[in-house]
Amino acid sequence: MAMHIQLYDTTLRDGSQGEGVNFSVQDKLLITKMLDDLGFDFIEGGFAGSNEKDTEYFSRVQELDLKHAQICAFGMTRRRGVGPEEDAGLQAMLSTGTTCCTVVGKTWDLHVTEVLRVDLEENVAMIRDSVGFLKSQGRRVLYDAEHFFDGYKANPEYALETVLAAQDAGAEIIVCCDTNGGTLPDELAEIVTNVQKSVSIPLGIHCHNDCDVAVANSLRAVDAGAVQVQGTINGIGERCGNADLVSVAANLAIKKGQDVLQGGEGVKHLTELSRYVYELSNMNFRSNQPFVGRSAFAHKGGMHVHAVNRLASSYEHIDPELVGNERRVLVSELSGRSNIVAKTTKFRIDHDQELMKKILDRVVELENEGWQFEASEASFDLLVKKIAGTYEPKFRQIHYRVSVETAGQKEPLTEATVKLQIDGDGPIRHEVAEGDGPVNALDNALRKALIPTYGNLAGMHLVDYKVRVINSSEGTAARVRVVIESADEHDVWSTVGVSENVIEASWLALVDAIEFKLYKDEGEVGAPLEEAAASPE
Ligand SMILES: CC(=O)SCCNC(=O)CCNC(=O)[C@H](O)C(C)(C)COP(=O)(O)OP(=O)(O)OC[C@H]1O[C@@H](n2cnc3c(N)ncnc32)[C@H](O)[C@@H]1OP(=O)(O)O
Ligand SMILES: CC(=O)C(=O)O
Repeated sequence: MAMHIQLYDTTLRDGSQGEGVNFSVQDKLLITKMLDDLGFDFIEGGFAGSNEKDTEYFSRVQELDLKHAQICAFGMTRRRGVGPEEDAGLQAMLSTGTTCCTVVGKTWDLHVTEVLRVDLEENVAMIRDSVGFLKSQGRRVLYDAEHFFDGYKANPEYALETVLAAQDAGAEIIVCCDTNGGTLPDELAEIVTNVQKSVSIPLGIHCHNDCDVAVANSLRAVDAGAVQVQGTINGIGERCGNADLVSVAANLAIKKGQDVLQGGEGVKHLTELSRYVYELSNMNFRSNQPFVGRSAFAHKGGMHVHAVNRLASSYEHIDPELVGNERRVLVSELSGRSNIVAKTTKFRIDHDQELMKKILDRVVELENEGWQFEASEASFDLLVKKIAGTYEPKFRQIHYRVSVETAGQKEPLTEATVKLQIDGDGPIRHEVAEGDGPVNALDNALRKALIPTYGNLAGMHLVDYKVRVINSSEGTAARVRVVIESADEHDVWSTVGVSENVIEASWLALVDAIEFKLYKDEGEVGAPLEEAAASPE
């Protein structure tokens, strides 16, 4: 029968010790809610008494109607020479009002004598007193044995003495922490197996990722008998981070058939959870993150796409939907016809070999000139329309001009003029607009000229602008590639432009962005071949 493995999330405490991570109270509450919805067993909300934000969190989290998770207040053993009743840290843990308290204590004799600078007996007393005191106040106590593996390697008798003190004082679990993240899987599994022989309460595991094996270590500890895994979403945390609970949960549920996150129900939402936490922690998504990254099931090589089209499992270790992710096929110079077929299934076009080859040849040719379609799918869609003959320009450029003037102003003044003809033979519009920079000015002028005809462009805006110098084929001058991300209330799309001139590259990407929006709103992206006017690229 599947064994229930408890997932203990410390994103809000250990995760927030990661460089650059700074959650607001509201962020913490939102993450708590989502973790609870997915079925996490424990959520460590913060370090009790450390700062006002954590104090406010512990007060406001009580207002949440949590269905599943226990909130834990984290803190350390009492200070040396102070009774537990007088210890500010233990009092702060009590005043959070949480049912569960997680106490961290020292295991490694080196830390006791050199960092805390107390004698070995006093440290054991600090552990016993702290756990016992919280227990006597009616709290469930989880004990985090800091530096457990380093301590055990240095002095196994003393390490065991410390955790047995916690056990005897009433802790419900001993969590073995690889605090410095320096232990490798075989050694870690062996130690967990040995320690179990001496401890009568369950063991948990808390790994850091300094050797890039925190997830592997957590899985090995479970194999060796640990019943709780502590970690953070996306592995955020101090130094190289903690075990990524996203991968831990997916591996335990899908690969090892263990019962996590409400019988695996929560596992289907791991991608959503991962991106939500990235968003709130203001960090960039890790595209190649296992299971949930945007590239985790992205196929680029032509031979792979050919195989995946026949049998998805030929190049996928699991069905991406099991973790709420999706399969993606990328188009690039490494594509074969299979990539193009897969990418154009949404188009109501004839997928004959000749057309597929024509599209592929053009992609390879353009990528050789510095274009890149794998991250600019809207430009690829327009390219397909052009080659399939279903494209009719929404406007025609007569000319554009951009000027930047500095004389007499604090900030340079940027102005763009565009002259366009709407549709094939529609009115001519000549407009001028200012902007924060050349691209913004061009965008403003384009909108001014186009919105009288295409009112829906008012609902579109630019989200991101990236430019990079590229190495195109030998012998040509340096080129720049501009990728523009645009959005409206429903979608986000990316377009690309390449030129020796950054303004022209931006113009090309802007024009694609606008045309894609217009085609999209008309439901025309991918119009059938037979309905299209023949207008070759
Ligand atoms: C492995 C981990 O992740 S443990 C968690 C680490 N996280 C944090 O430290 C974040 C939150 N920390 C804080 O807000 C502050 O450090 C506080 C409030 C806990 C303590 O602040 P301060 O009192 O100013 O002490 P400071 O941080 O400089 O030093 C830590 C003190 O705790 C003592 N200490 C460290 N670990 C323990 C322990 N397990 N039990 C008892 N005392 C401990 C140290 O000896 C030191 O006291 P000393 O200066 O008297 O020797
Ligand atoms: C408790 C903890 O965060 C650690 O030892 O790494």
